[in-house]
Amino acid sequence: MSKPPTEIRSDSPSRDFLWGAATSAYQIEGSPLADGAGPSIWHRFANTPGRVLNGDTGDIACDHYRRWHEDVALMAALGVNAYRFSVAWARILPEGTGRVNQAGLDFYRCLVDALLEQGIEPMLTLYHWDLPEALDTRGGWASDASPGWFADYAQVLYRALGDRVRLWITLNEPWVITAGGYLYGDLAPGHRSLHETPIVAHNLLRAHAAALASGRAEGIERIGLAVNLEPQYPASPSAEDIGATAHRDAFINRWFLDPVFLGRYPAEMETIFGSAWPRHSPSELDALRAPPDFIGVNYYSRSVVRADPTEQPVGARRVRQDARPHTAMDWEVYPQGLTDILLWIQGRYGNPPVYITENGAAFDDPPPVAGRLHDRQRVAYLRTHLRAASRALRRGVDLRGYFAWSLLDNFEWSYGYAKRFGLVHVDPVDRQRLIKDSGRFYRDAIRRYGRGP
Ligand SMILES: CO[C@H](O)c1c[n+]2c([nH]1)[C@H](O)[C@@H](O)[C@H](O)[C@H]2CO
Repeated sequence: MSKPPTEIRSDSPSRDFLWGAATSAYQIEGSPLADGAGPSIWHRFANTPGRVLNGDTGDIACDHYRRWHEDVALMAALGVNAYRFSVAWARILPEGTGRVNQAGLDFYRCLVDALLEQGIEPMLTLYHWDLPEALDTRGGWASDASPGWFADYAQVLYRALGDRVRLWITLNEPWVITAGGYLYGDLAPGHRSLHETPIVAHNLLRAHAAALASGRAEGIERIGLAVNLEPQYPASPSAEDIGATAHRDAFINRWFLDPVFLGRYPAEMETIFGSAWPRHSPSELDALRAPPDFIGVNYYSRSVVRADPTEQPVGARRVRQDARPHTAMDWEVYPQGLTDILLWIQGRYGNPPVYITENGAAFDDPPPVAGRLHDRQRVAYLRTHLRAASRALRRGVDLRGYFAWSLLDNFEWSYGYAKRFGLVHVDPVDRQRLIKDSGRFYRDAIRRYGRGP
């Protein structure tokens, strides 16, 4: 068995460092229309021919909706003390607003109670990309009404689970929601509109602020925002590459964090979007200032950036680092980027509390043999990234926890089931679970370094 991460600081910041695993509703639950649930945009998108590799859908996924008690037992076996999951909005409000589906609330309440019985802290993500289809029909995130829809939905959950759930996240990766769903079109709802994109981003920021205010009114004290962060490094010291790197850094890393923490958009956004960038009044910008109680950092890789006018709208492209290892997603394995991005947050936003809410890798795992699955590359990825997190901790980053992505091999959006990130293997036929070597490594790391990596 591989060695766990490096030695732990003697003065780890807190006994309640969270060692978790993360998932999302549409990727693992299956049964998307069970017990009164309404369809989501991902139910429609995945069942639209040509949208998802191999025609895969989340109709069954990991069958977690029916096997959730088994998965809680798996988490206990792994020794995690936290679990990040998302709620399917359309299970709670089948039409997106109005009528509450009690069976949907009951499902998540049973899950949360089972987690708490095992001493596992639930971290609930309100929105992980699966907007109710009924709201997309009314304009979706491009609608000016969308922040109100989201705040009302959040309030239903705060009131139903606020006495049990202490850690909340409003949105998972507003950048991916915006760029994937409205600019590049590879994610639901599959739009490709330069003009719609900044409007959606602005509404997501308004929605985050509205859900934060709604949570405060309900006495919820720890509400975060999860963002995908990808440190950008210039391919050369040329002015063109340095400028292109700054633009890509604004586009990916600062577009959403600057408004919530600083009450302003990065200056580069107007250059990137040109005439498609809306005019925002000072009061509209100030209304976006809604600093979360913690930042959820989803880190996977970095980018080395070269100027490229043909790559619009940013005018920059990622340069593949052929000499370095890459995952099955063709993402460079670069642990130092995690340290760098955590230190960047510390310096730019005043050292806010941070959880690494996603970190992991897809590899073409070998098949299980004799009840074992030797995913050596994933073990190495976890070990080097836990060390990278430890380096940030030792430099004073207020890191409160680490959530591996993902608990289970699951539905990887437009890649379907072709890309596997799990600590636990899920058989594609009978969905039997098998803890991989990476799950065993993670369990050993938690046992040995429970107070922090
Ligand atoms: C560019 O990577 C993003 O940060 C990112 C990677 N991932 C994510 N966001 C999503 O939050 C998950 O639902 C994905 O399953 C996961 C793996 O692809």
